[in-house]
Amino acid sequence: MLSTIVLALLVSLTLYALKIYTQFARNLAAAKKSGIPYVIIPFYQLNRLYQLSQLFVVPIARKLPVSWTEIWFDLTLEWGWARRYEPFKRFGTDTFLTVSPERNQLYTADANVISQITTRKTDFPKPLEVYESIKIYGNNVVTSEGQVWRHHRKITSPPFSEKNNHLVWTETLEQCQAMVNGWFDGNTGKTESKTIYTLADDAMRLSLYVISRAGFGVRLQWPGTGGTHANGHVKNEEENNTSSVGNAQKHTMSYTDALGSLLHNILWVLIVPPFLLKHLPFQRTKESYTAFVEWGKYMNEMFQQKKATVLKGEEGDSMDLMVALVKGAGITKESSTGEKPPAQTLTDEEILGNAFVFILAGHETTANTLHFCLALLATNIAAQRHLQADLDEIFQGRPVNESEYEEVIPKLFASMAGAVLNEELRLLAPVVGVPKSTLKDSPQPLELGGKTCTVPADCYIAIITPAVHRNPNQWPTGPPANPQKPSHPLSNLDNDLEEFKPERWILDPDAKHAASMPDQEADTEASHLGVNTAADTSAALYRPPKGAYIPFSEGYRSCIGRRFAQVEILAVLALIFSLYSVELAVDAYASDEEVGKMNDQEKFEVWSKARDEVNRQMNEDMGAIITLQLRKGAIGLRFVKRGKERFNCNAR
Ligand code: HEM
Repeated sequence: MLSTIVLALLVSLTLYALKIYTQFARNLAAAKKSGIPYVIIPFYQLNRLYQLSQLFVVPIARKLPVSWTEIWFDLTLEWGWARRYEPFKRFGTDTFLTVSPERNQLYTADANVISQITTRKTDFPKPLEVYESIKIYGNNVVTSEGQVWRHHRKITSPPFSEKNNHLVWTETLEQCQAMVNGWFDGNTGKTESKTIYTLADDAMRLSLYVISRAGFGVRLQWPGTGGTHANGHVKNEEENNTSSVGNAQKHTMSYTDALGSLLHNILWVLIVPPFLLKHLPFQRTKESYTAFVEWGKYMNEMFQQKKATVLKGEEGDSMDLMVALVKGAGITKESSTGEKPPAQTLTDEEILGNAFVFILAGHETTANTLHFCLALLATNIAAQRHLQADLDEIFQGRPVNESEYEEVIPKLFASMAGAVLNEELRLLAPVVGVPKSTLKDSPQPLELGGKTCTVPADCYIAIITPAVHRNPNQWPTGPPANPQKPSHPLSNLDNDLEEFKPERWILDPDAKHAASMPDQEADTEASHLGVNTAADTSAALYRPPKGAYIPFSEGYRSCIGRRFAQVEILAVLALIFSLYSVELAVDAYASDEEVGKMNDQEKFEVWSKARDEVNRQMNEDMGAIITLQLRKGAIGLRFVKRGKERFNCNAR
């Protein structure tokens, strides 16, 4: 009996080994034939077991001879962020394949290759298996491909109009003012805020509130303003700001709490299926499940509300995302009057799925960009002064919220504000690996360094954003600021692409009045789908080669919320820096009293310690959970009225 079991085990193991070997041999043959440089690694990076085993496999493997493991250690999880351009530099190529028994992968930091991949949308589709978990409420624009994607994208694109961007601008200014008031404890006469350690959360709140208003017509009030509930009071625009979304009786959580908790626990919700989440005995999972159910209910109520409004033909010129989804699904006043209403072209689940994915895709990305813009500006006082000088020229002493959106927004895009935004997104693009693929049985030609190569069939492709944004073959470079003390151990040794230098975008410092928006190319099919195929940056600023600057990705599957996010961030920069400066908190090194007695040199010394710590945090404590963010700790910042700065260390 025992010998039969042993024999069966041996046979199974042999068959499994044979299968692995055959797959590996097939993948290796395809890589050899491709003409693309390749390296062999033991695991397919997206294999769940491999990902889970990182914790114990990697420490054991580190005991093996370095020559055996060197290459694949360089390519462990999140290497694109951790190692940036260095693996490409060491392999001597900007595009390479990894060969493993499960699947071949192509990594690239080559602008020309990125351009080919992002423009040939049917040759290089999205690998939909990566987005499976985002379907929790229903299929949507992110989780679909081909004709289905076109349908979703066409329906969801109308709200991303200049008219709505105007609303993004006004709502951001209002919420941002409330956020700043909170930092000053409501006393705007104060010259200096307390040290703020909540910036990451504040930025999350701000971006959520702006999406709620501009995306769904739901107005949320900042805690502590206007006698509202601590967690934000929900008002529905269409009902004249008087009623709440949903009926509070039916809910166990407020709308804000449900959304906040859902996003806070998003990894649980995405990884664990709802039926399991419901029954797990942990507090965190219970809360995640309740938030998942509650937010779904709120969205469903909002959907029913908007549907009723649209069916009565009472939506006016409102075109928020939910109205767009209702109308796009074929629900109109006319459709309700016919004898047999036409079938909905989006199911109720798909409508909810899209509502969810817009919040998911739009809130964390924008929030982190805001957070890091402020932190980076605190480390570069000269850039901050330049920004303030540009804002003074643009606003000419008028309060930002009393200025004309249409007049100031192109100027902001073309000024140091646009440069700060571009530079932050170059250094800390929230999406660190843009996924693409080739289909089974569909190898694809690719022009690589002047010769035609072949990307193997069924290949997973990752465009490594941190690497292409630091690729010295694509960007003008200068020498590193301090080679003895690089701001990143691998990436700041022989050029300055690791440094936050918004000035690199300024072509002509005297041309700052040149008002220029990032333009929209006349590509009718693309613009029909809300796809902006033009450069991300204003023509008055430096424009990198196509494919070299991709914080919003490129081509048909690029970010639909690009302009929305840009307008929001520019509004925050304009409002804050026209009145305030941001400073690094030095509380860990000296008290306010001690700083008050310091001379310039002594101040420089404590400030430099704080700057080094922020640099460390922004390298070592960052990681990409869904998007790139600070995984632990907080960056301490202070806001002071302009003219009352304590530190002017590197201002000149
Ligand atoms: C700084 C802010 C933002 C950044 C850096 C960013 C970046 C990106 C990137 C890189 C992609 C492509 C992802 C991929 O191919 O896997 C993407 C797609 C998308 N983004 Fe954004 N995003 C931002 C803000 C927003 C906002 C504010 C919204 C909506 C309100 C939004 C909605 C979307 C949607 C719906 C897609 C999927 C588009 C499609 O597949 O057709 N994003 N974004």
